[in-house]
Amino acid sequence: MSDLLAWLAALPLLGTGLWAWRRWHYPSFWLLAGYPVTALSVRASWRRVALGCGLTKKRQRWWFTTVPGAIASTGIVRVRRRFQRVAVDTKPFMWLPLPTRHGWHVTVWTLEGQTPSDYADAAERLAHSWGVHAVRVSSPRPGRVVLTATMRDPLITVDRLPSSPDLLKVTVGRLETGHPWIIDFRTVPHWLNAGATQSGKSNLANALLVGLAPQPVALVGIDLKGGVELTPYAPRLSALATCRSEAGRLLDDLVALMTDRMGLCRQASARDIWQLPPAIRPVPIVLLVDELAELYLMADKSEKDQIARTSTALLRVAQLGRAFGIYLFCCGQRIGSDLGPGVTALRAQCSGRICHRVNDPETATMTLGDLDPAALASARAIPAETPGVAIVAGQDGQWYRARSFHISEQVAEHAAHTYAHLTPSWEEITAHLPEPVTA
Ligand SMILES: Nc1ncnc2c1ncn2[C@@H]1O[C@H](COP(=O)(O)OP(=O)(O)OP(=O)(O)O)[C@@H](O)[C@H]1O
Repeated sequence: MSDLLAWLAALPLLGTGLWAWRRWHYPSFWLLAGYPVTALSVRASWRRVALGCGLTKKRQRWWFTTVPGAIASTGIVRVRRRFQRVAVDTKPFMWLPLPTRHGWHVTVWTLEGQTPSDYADAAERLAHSWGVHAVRVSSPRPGRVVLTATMRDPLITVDRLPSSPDLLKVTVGRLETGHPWIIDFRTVPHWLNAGATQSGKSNLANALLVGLAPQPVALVGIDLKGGVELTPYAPRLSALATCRSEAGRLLDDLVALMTDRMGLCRQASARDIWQLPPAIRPVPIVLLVDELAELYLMADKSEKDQIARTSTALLRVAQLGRAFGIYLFCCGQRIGSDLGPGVTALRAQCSGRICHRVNDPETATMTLGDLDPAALASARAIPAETPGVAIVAGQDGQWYRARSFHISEQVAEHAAHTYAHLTPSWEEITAHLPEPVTA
């Protein structure tokens, strides 16, 4: 009796200890206490969960019973003989769940006739059945799907921006998997960054600027919000266009630079500037475009030619820029086909896609359209309370939920001033062009 009382007295202590452990060092708590219990309960509940989520298949089995009216998994089966063929719900075979930083993942062998999309369709039901934040489905090879569960949303808070030592590669945030969210211009040269107002587009551009500012790159900007977004970063910008005519001149310069770099590469028998000897390699250029739609909006017919010129120049930069070290990062609230064929053609050249919370389904479709339809649904479900959360097309062809590090304008402005001495002047960059034009 006294033993029982001692145990009862120890229970609150144990509970408090576990609570404190979970609070102060969640990774070790999860690995040593949370994960083993979760793995066992996931394995134990798999038959019920698979049945409830419609992932089982009926199979004929010989069923042995000594009791008439025995219970098979499908319900009550009246049994007249001891052996009988009955239809039994078969669950897909599941390996042991393995821990990840924010949850667990498990490989499941699909049943005949099943495809990964059957599991993707059931992902939300699986998440609710297991009481986890989300379940994502991937398929490493035919016949296998990997279910990745995140216990709680890892994007509620994301830590600080790490430094980005690799050229043209910036860690701008964190993916829902816990991995860094990296924008690497040398792998994916051109990006579309879409989102409604206050969704976190500028914050992401700030993170990019802070990451690129210490690197030997030229940053140039087109800010058709009259320059209000990018002017504070002017010390680290080699050129800034704040109206459409300036944008036109800047894009003409970029096209001329591209042609010049083409000649340089041809002479050196190089396929791109990265094959040139470092001594003659021209500086890479990243063009930030804020409010892309403004480049395409026409108030009256007199602007038609100017828009056509700008749009063609931007498209040429997108088509040929990668090899000649010119990269694009285009932000916009609306990237719809109603803006004209120029936007649709530009979109096709931008393989980097980021979709923050959007108001109109068309922008989500334009930004993520050729990805999984589940990505569209996920983009439209981003709540307004979590600015900076976006759907990102990864370099592995998958899509992820991600959140950028919070970078205020002040931090980005500070970085622009700190690294102002690294800014190559536009005159210097364009000096050897036939007719240098300053933006
Ligand atoms: N990753 C983030 N974490 C926390 N807060 C964020 C994050 N991203 C953005 N915010 C906050 O959300 C608000 C809106 O962000 P931001 O200005 O980047 O949106 P936007 O899409 O550029 O809006 P607009 O189109 O109106 O300029 C800001 O107050 C910003 O501080």
